[in-house]
Amino acid sequence: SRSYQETQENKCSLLPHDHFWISSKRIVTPDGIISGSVEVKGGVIVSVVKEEDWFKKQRSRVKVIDYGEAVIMPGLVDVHAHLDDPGRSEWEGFPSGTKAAAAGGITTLIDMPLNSDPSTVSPETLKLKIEAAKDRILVDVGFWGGLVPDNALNSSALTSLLDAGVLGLKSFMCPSGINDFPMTNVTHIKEGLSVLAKYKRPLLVHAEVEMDSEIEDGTDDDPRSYLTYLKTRPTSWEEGAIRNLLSVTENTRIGGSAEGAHVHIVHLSDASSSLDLIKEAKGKGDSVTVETCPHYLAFTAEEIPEGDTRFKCSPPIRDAANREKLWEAMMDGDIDMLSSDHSPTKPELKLLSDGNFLKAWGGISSLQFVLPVTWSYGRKYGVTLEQVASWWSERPSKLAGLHSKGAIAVAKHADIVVWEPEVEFDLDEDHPIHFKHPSISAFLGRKLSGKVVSTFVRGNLVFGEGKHASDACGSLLLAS
Ligand SMILES: NC(=O)N[C@H]1NC(=O)NC1=O
Ligand SMILES: [Zn+2]
Ligand SMILES: [Zn+2]
Repeated sequence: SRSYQETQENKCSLLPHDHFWISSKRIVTPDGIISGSVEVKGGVIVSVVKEEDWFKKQRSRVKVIDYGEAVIMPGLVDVHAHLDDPGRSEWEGFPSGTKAAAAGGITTLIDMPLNSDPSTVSPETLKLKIEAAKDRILVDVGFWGGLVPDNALNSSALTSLLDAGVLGLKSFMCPSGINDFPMTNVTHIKEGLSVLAKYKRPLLVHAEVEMDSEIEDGTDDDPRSYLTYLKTRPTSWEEGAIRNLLSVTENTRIGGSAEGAHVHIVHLSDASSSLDLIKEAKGKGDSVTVETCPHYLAFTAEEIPEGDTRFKCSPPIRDAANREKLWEAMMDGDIDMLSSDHSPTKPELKLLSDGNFLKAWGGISSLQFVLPVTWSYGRKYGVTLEQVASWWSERPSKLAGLHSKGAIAVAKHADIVVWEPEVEFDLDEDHPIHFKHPSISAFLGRKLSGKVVSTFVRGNLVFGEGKHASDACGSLLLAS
């Protein structure tokens, strides 16, 4: 009966309340950091009140959780993660991936269309994604579809994929490493943009292009040396791809033939010429944004140990001077946002005992650590909490068209991370890691600052005090 149901535990949440307040001295809102309280009801933020305006009578009526000095911030929106499900769930999978996300303060994750099997390139393959994710996700999950040669020049194929609910498209300008996800050229991209314009959805691009004329293929060099790998993917690969890509983005300007479409360059590593080209295009009014990832902000080529393929990714991690320039670009606002590019595999394919950088799987495992990594490595540059919220929540939600997310503000989903920036921890064997293969993460062994206390997804406390909610009640985010 009704009263019985009301007293039943909500297994989607560690908290048995639908209506409650959370308080702290540091709430990151679009209008600055306030001391006060956030009221959550029915999964939505219904009020945000400064301490001085918060009357006692409100306080006594409902459940209040006082987080003290801990920071209340919008949950992170990771627009770039590979959960490899269905088909390669031994690499990651929706259950472990979203558990790691929740433990890391990520409340929304947009899954990449490749590394699962099959790739998400049609309504049928999107349906397989939806079935694999349903009832198995702890946080909200949306999907990018793939722009590949097969569908790029076939507008009804693209239209049906977009109609099926992908939040936008992703393409590669170089081989992706996945057979059923071939690369696109600028003609494909131009066609894709003209279709995306009607939907006002973005195209995300892996911008590297193979330049076989000048590079060494590394075969004469030691494959266990990181510098050998670095030489195989020089900055000219990024610069060349970005130059080609930006030759078709003028159509995205206001009044252009692809107005409404948007190009987002994923995981920028080269902070020199490639970034200059992006700044120039933005200056001309092209609808373009760019992300980089925590691993490019945390690591340098110089420090990567011989044979340590945990650090292999593409584009590669470059030298310390480049990392410095990436941070400057973050602080100046020239790089718009961050994403994880969590791209795990099964440990065998990292070839850790061989240490062959040329043959190992390229991809970094970081999903659970992106918030403390951003904070820990950014402190010396003076990163603020507001910047972290902008890079990880506000701008990524906007990119993905998720207008109910990305801020602690009235009417937004109650997607919230509560964390303690000052609390340090060692990412050692004793630290609980929830993604599937902790051993391949290059972040292991680091000391980090910034501990996630609680994560709320639409008002459900999905992670708190080291525990996860027992049921996986995240929502699928399909565009309509
Ligand atoms: N296929 C795939 O995930 N590739 C990713 N890995 C990586 O390091 N960069 C990528 O684009
Ligand atoms: Zn990529
Ligand atoms: Zn990726």
